[in-house]
Amino acid sequence: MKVLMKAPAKINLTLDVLHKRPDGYHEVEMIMTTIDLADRIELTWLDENVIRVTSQNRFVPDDQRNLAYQAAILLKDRFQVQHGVQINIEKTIPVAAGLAGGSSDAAATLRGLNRLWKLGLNLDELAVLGAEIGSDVSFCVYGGTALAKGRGEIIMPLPAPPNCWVVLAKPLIGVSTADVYRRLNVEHISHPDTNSMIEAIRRNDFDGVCQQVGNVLEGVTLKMYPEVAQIKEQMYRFGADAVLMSGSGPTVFALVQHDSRMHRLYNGLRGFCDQVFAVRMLGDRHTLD
Ligand SMILES: C[C@@](CO)(OP(=O)(O)O)[C@H](O)COP(=O)(O)OP(=O)(O)OC[C@H]1O[C@@H](n2ccc(N)nc2=O)[C@H](O)[C@@H]1O
Ligand SMILES: Nc1ncnc2c1ncn2[C@@H]1O[C@H](COP(=O)(O)OP(=O)(O)O)[C@@H](O)[C@H]1O
Repeated sequence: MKVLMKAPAKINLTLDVLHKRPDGYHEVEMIMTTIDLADRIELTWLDENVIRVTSQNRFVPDDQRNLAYQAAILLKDRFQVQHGVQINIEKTIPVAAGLAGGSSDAAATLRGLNRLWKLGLNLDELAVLGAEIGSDVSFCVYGGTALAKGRGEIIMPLPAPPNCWVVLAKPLIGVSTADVYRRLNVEHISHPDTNSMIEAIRRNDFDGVCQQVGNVLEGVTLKMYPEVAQIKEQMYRFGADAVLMSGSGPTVFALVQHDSRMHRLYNGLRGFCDQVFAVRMLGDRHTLD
């Protein structure tokens, strides 16, 4: 028996940090949306009581460090599942890029094993379990567009953002999320206006969305990797309507409405950037699976 799942990447349209918490995490407010750039997860039933992970991508761990493995072992232990699974990850989302690839693989594994192992859990229950794996996993369980609070695990659904292209460019570096949060000075933050972004999304106002994008982690990563700032400049030069780093980076995305501009950006960036994609947002949460 096999289950095939799509594990889409996310971008952060806003990312605000309110304060550092006693548990070491940061209290965040962020608006996230899934995009049509996805890994494929194939889950194959094994009678043997074992979890196996395979992937052709050399940056993806094939043991208990893999977030998809962690999702499987969590369900197996919690619900005393006596059989196993082979998890194959066909990786498209760049690794350690600020696009939540690993978190989305874990979320797709939770949703897929719920079916394969017939556990009968609903999405809310899977999202609560997901938070035990990582801060972004709960959002990825639902997909779509949402405001995330707490350390990222409190999810409030939002409607689809205005239709546009998302052009993504990732330089040839990987960024440690923990490192970026550690270097953030919470006393000196210029906060994005999360409520205005929510209003713009609700009005389906593309210009409003473009005006309100903001990410407080951007300054930290830009200081560590000046090439990220160069990509931002190039994107503006090629006619982007808005440009922002996603998550802790280093991926930068541009929002653009017109097809011709999208082609200009895509072709222009491919010349000097490791990985470039032009995709659509997936919209609201009803688009998953
Ligand atoms: C920055 C964001 C924005 O969406 O995404 P990415 O850049 O990773 O995609 C997230 O907050 C990342 O979420 P995720 O990657 O799941 O984080 P976790 O595995 O839970 O935590 C990794 C480390 O980041 C720090 N961390 C994470 C979340 C948070 N709210 N505060 C933190 O300080 C902690 O040091 C933690 O040990
Ligand atoms: N399924 C997975 N896919 C990618 N990376 C994974 C996965 N499982 C664990 N990892 C580890 O998680 C780290 C962060 O990866 P990823 O989720 O791609 O980035 P980000 O947190 O920036 O969105 C990587 O360094 C990688 O070693």
